[in-house]
Amino acid sequence: PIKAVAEARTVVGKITEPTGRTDKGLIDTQPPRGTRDFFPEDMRLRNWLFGEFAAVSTAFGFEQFDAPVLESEELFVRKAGEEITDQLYNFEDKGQRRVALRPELTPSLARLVLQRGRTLPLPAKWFAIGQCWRYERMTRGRRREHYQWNMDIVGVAGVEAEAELLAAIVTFFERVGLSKDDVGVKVSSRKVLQSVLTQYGVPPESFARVCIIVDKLDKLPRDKVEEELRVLGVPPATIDGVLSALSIRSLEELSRLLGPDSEAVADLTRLFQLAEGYGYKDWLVFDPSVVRGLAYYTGIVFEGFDREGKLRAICGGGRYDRLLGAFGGDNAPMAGFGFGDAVIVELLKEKGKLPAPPHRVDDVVVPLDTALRPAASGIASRLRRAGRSVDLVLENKKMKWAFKHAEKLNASRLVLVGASEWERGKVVVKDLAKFHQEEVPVEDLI
Ligand SMILES: CC(=O)Nc1cnc2ccccc2c1
Repeated sequence: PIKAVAEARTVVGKITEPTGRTDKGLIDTQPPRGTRDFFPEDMRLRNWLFGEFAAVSTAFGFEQFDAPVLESEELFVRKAGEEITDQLYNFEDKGQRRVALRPELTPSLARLVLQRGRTLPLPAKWFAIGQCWRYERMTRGRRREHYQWNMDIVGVAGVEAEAELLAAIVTFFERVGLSKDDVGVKVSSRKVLQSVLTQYGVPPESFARVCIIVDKLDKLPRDKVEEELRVLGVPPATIDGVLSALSIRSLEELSRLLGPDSEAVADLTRLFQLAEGYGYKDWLVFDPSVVRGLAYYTGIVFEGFDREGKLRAICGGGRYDRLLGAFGGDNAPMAGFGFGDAVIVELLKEKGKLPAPPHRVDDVVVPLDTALRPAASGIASRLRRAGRSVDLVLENKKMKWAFKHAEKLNASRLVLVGASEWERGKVVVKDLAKFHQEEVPVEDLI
């Protein structure tokens, strides 16, 4: 209701003045279009989610990195018609520099790897959790920012890297209470499309653009996709060949289409074999229609999905062995994934598995009269030094109020600093879980 009132107020007090204030002089209290505020209750959920991300990355021995949200625009300028670069949140700064709010984390990772060059011990296993931006005409009312968890492995050419990344994704799903009946991961390789396009004589230069268009198959009607491919110069016969390859649903069938010595078949066969070893093979679905919408993928690609098919991709990733070269550096094999903070929350909500972490403290400390406030502050410091979270009541309150306050804070204990006990070097400790109290000598208090 509070939020509704706040929103109502901004609606009622429509921002009419050029000063951006309502007619009552109140500033617009809503966040900028397409962005979110995180009130404490939202922040507790976000901290829980990011804590799960970080716990998985740590369990896999990855190191955390970060980079500025603001990057040079050139990091993201690619000519493959991707949505993510079409919607770049870019601008010219006051130094006439072309800059952009990062739409993804991978190019920044590549920049840091290039910055370290040969001094970077390989393989490098890095993770990040960072805010990413896009600029959409508000016609679509979609969000303009989200937080993304990324895990990347630099320096491993074999699909062992992708198998490890998929294991991390499955580990996350299990940790948050999702099973292979709730979600799965579609897996394919861009080498499938590459082989088919080569068979039909499509030049390699068009490859990335074809992938970006084919990726739209689950968002656009088929004739629109065919139209975009035709515009790109892909003849109808080729389109039919591509689309029939994407409808394959088994590696046996794929092997028949691409031949026994196809790299795509070898990679995928090996990947499923490794998945068996990890024990998550049943979470995987081979699906050659998965190409992902980022131009730089070169091999295995994958995306997490909800088995009910109600939501957009939960996460996505793959191999991208040529990104460092695209930035003018020496190539190194790279593979990674991005995992956004929006779809997973929608899914957990739907499954009734979204936690609602409560605000709580260990102790509430109350001086029972103002003369004892310095003593109470000392008690609070002592408890805090011992690692307890303490809410020190800062105004002069009666016992009854303190009790209710401690209950609201889900406190474990209420520590009362009263004159008679204090004279004997003691405080009263009420255990709020077990409904008993005792007088405790200050030196024994933790
Ligand atoms: C569901 C959702 O919030 N998606 C979202 C929101 N903001 C973004 C910003 C940049 C790139 C991708 C983005 C994706």
